[in-house]
Amino acid sequence: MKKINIAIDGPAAAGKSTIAKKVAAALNMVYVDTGAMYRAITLAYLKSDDKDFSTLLEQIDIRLVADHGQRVLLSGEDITERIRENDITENVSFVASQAAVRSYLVELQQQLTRDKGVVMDGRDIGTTVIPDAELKIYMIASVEERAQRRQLDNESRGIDSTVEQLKADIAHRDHLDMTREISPLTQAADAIEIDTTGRSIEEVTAIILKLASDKLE
Ligand SMILES: Nc1ncnc2c1ncn2[C@@H]1O[C@H](COP(=O)(O)OP(=O)(O)OP(=O)(O)O)[C@@H](O)[C@H]1O
Ligand SMILES: Nc1ccn([C@@H]2O[C@H](COP(=O)(O)O)[C@@H](O)[C@H]2O)c(=O)n1
Repeated sequence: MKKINIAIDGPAAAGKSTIAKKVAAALNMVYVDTGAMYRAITLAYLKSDDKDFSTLLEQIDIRLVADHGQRVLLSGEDITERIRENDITENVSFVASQAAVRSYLVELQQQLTRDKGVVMDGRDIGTTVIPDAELKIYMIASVEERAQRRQLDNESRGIDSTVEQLKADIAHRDHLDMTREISPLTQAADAIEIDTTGRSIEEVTAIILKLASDKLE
C-alpha cells in the first residue's frame, strides 16, 4: 500500500494532537507529537544547573513510545504528564527558540519520517521537518475557543487555570512562536487551512481522512 507523511501545524490548542492521533489510528500510521519533544527538553533545562544548551543536549535521551497516543521518556523516566504542567508551558517557547535545540530535534524528527507512514504535529513540520509531506494541514481556531478547550483539559488534569489567563497565555505563546528567528510558526504555501472553531473532533477528523484518502489513491 502507498505510504504518505501528513504534517499538521498550527497555533496552541487548535486541536492538532487530538486530531493527529485519530487520523493516525484510522490510517494505521505512526503518530508523533513534536511539541512533547520540546517540552521534554524544557523539563531537562529547568532541572539542570548547567544552562548551556549544547552541553544539556549531550546529556539527555528522549524516547517516544506509542501507547494509545504517545508517551515520552526523558533519560528513561516517563514524563508524559509532567510536561503538561504550567512551568513547562511558560518556558517552552524560549527553549524552542534556541538554534541548538531546533537542529537536535529536527534531525530526530526527520529520522522518524524517513520511511513515511507518519502523522506529525507541531509548528514547523510542513515548512521545515517534512517539506515534502504528501499532505499538509494548517489548523486554526479562535483564541476564545482554544482557551475554553484548554481549560477543560486542565480541569481534567487537575491543573489550575482560568479561561482569561489561558487566553492571554495562548496569545503570548503564539506570538513568541510566530516571531522567533528560526523556523517560526507559519502556514506552508501548500498547506490546507482548517478552522476548527465550532467544529467537532469527528468533523475535523473526517475532513482530514478524506484529504488523506485522495493522496493514498
Ligand atoms: N474540533 C476540535 N478539534 C480538535 N480538538 C478539539 C476540537 N474540539 C475540542 N477539542 C479539544 O481541544 C483540546 C486541545 O486540543 P489539542 O491538545 O489536541 O491541541 P493542540 O493543537 O495539539 O495543542 P498544543 O499545540 O498546545 O499541544 C483537546 O482537549 C481537544 O479534545
Ligand atoms: N514543531 C514544533 C513543536 C512545538 N514547538 C514549541 O513547543 C511548544 C509546545 O508545543 P505544544 O504543541 O506541546 O503546545 C510550542 O509552543 C513551541 O514553542 C516548536 O517550536 N516546534
